[in-house]
Amino acid sequence: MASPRLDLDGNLINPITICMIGAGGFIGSHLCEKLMSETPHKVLALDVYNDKIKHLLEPDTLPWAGRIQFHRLNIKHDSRLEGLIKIADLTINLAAICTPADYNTRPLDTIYSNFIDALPVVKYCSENNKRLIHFSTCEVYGKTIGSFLPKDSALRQDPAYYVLKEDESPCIFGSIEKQRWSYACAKQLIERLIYAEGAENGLEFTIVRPFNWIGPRMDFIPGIDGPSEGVPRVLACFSNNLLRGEPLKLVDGGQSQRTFVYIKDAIEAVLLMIENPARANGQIFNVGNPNNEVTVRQLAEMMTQVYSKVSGEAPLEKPTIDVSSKEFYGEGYDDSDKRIPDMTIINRQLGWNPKTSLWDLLESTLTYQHRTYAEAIKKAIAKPVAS
Ligand SMILES: NC(=O)c1ccc[n+]([C@@H]2O[C@H](COP(=O)([O-])OP(=O)(O)OC[C@H]3O[C@@H](n4cnc5c(N)ncnc54)[C@H](O)[C@@H]3O)[C@@H](O)[C@H]2O)c1
Ligand SMILES: O=C(O)[C@H]1O[C@H](OP(=O)(O)OP(=O)(O)OC[C@H]2O[C@@H](n3ccc(=O)[nH]c3=O)[C@H](O)[C@@H]2O)[C@H](O)[C@@H](O)[C@@H]1O
Repeated sequence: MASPRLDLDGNLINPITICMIGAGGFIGSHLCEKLMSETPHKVLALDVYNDKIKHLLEPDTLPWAGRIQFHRLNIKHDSRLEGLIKIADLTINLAAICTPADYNTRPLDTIYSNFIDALPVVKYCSENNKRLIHFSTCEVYGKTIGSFLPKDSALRQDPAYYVLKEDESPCIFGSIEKQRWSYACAKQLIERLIYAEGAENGLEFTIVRPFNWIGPRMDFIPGIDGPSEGVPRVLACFSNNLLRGEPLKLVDGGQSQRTFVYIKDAIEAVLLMIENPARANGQIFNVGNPNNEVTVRQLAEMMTQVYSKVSGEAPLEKPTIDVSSKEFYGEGYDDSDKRIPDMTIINRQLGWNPKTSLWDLLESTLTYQHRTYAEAIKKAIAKPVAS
């Protein structure tokens, strides 16, 4: 018999039912996998799509058969939502438009998706005394204070000017015509609303701020399992370029900095939040890997090297090209300059730390990309264009 699951304080963990909204996406698919393979919890998986969790749903013979149930629904307009929240112990909301190419080109959809559509979820949780884990973003911090200092200022090297702290850092966005910030602003307002529901009505909540979680099943490869003209997040953009043997496009020179965390490390943190409510309720958590910082240019260089290793193909002589943000994303794009998560709160409350280096996470992710897409891309390239 498997040994009983204990929480961080040594208490027995009872099986619960989780209503997971957006379960069919990148993070949802990994969270469902983890919950099915390592815990006794039940999942009501809500999404418009289920392609990324099909492997968990189809065969009745799987050991977790009966513990995961898919409900195809759009939370914008589906009266089943409240009933599903009511029968669950915990709701996790992952549903969102969260690709930067949409923020300045579809700002209304972005604001509706990240704020308006999340409102009923918060309301139903609050009214029915249900716990909520809501997915926000590190983008709520916006730009660093340091980015406003003169380029040669020594203060730019001082962590006080760039490390992002949940309970101290301000949220610094660009002007309104920089529609890039429509996403961050909508996420910030829903965070404030959830926080206020906690303060005024006693809602038990946890807010997660992911810092560039990456890994297999992230987004789509344009023209293969997503629209040809679609622009996914950087991991899928660069994977697509590598698979097609094209140079990687560096937006505005690729000078922005990011910290990338492996999805499997990050999911460990979410599981700790699920199973340790007393330590997670009322908290906002940065979840990222401060040790994996690179500029986007360095990311492109590393991905080129790793891809060459896993595919056995020699890298291009000129592996990157520069492109302006206006050309790549259109009018209204702007960027976060640097994103280093402060880890004090998640360390103190949950004792969580990321483990996987950037090289290792890229190696396993690009091995997956190559195995999943290389043949399909070859076929697509070989197909004569219809005249
Ligand atoms: N991946 C990251 O590193 C990252 C970083 C910061 C924030 N986040 C946040 O985490 C959450 C999940 O991100 P992801 O990377 O898994 O994105 P994703 O796009 O892969 O997943 C989102 C899922 O939500 C579903 N969805 C959207 N609107 C819906 C609706 N109206 N009704 C039902 N389902 C709907 C989509 O179909 C999709 O499957 C989002 O809230 C995102 O803003 C992710
Ligand atoms: O992942 C996160 O933590 C958050 O940040 C992401 O935003 P961002 O990191 O800007 O999005 P990416 O598409 O991953 O781009 C990263 C950087 O690469 C650049 N980029 C992207 C694609 C490309 O082909 N070339 C390129 O240089 C972008 O301009 C940006 O500077 C998205 O907003 C969300 O998924 C999420 O909330």
